[in-house]
Amino acid sequence: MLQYQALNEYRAMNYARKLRNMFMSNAQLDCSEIGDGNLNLVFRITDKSSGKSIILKQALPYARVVGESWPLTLERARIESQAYIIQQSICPGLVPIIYHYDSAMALTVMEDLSNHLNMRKGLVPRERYPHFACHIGTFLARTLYLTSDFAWPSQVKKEKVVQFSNPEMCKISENLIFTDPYFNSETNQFNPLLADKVVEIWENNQLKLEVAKLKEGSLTHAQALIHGDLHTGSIMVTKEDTKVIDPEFAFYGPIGFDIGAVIGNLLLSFASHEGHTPDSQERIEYQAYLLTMIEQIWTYFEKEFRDLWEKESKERMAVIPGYVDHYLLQMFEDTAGYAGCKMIRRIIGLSHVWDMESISDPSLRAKAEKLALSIGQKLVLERRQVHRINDITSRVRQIAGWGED
Ligand SMILES: Nc1ncnc2c1ncn2[C@@H]1O[C@H](COP(=O)(O)OP(=O)(O)O)[C@@H](O)[C@H]1O
Ligand SMILES: CSC[C@H]1O[C@H](OP(=O)(O)O)[C@H](O)[C@@H]1O
Repeated sequence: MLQYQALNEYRAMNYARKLRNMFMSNAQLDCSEIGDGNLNLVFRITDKSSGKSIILKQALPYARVVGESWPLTLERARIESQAYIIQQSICPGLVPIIYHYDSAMALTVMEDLSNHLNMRKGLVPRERYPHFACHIGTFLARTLYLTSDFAWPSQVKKEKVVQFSNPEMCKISENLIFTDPYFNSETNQFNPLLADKVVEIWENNQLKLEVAKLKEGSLTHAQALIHGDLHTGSIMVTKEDTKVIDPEFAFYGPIGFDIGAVIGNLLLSFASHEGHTPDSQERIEYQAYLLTMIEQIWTYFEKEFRDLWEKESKERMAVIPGYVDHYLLQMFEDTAGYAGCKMIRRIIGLSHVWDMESISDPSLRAKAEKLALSIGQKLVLERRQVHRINDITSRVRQIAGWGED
């Protein structure tokens, strides 16, 4: 078996040439490294003669963005490829096709989605995605329901919990989402114009208590095989199509963690437009569009989840009247809480988002970031008072000064 070796463009091309059933022997291959994430290498290999292309994603034994001083398990490549395969079987068409996984090289070969755009990049110039709410609502409901105790026999589900035990990657999230932003931690990076707001958060024991409870949920509540990092940078889109990528943080965790990631990141986009286009009708229209999208996502999710519960449940107790409503309500509270945590971490902690970073004027950026912090805190603190998706969006409108309560 081949020993692990980090690829460069030349080696990636040679690797691709040797893959069975991928390229013809006379292929004219070209390769470029296109990764823009924090952790891994992503190579695009194209055959100039046929136009065929593939993606090779390889884990490095350290975090790409920091370097060798932050060693990181190669196991994440196994988790990613196995999570992709389950998602593919549950949601065909909503993830890239996986062609090959090489455990020694910590490498996955997959469908090239270069005709798609990373969604986070599309949200900055106010692009609209008419099918996104339906696609992601479906993805969430199907991946989360169909890997839960309701769909798999409990012994099978418990084996999956072991298969997707992902301690090193979970530890990153535990630190970066739920811990470091709430202390004066070395990893934090924030706009100096936010210093007063950040200190207020560090001193807010009520907020920190609620974040501690949400952290405990992510440590212990093994409801479903969650994506684990479902931000808008983990979604590739066209006007017609949606593909979810990058499930290397997958583990058995709370369902609301994934739904909260999607909603929290759309709300980060909402807040960012306060800084991109401070005084314009287009800005308000786009922000309103994002709130409608969030409402539609939950609506699609809930409908599909209830359908699956009714038609696919293997758990006998699922038929007990009131159980599905109870389950969805608890999941909804979690969703609000995790959305809030994900917003706060991207403003105070390590690893910021392009939505905000692309605002070049620091004071305009601070305005947008403060709005994100306010929304995030409200979602964490008031998650038990929100029962319907409009309870979230109306709070956002009110914080943004749109005159609702
Ligand atoms: N299947 C794919 N097709 C085309 N581009 C991809 C594909 N997978 C990843 N990419 C590109 O590489 C970038 C980083 O990929 P990602 O899986 O998020 O890496 P990381 O794990 O380092 O965050 C994505 O933002 C996207 O631009
Ligand atoms: C140094 S890890 C920080 C951050 O990076 C991951 O994101 P991505 O893989 O999409 O680049 C994840 O969100 C981690 O929390």
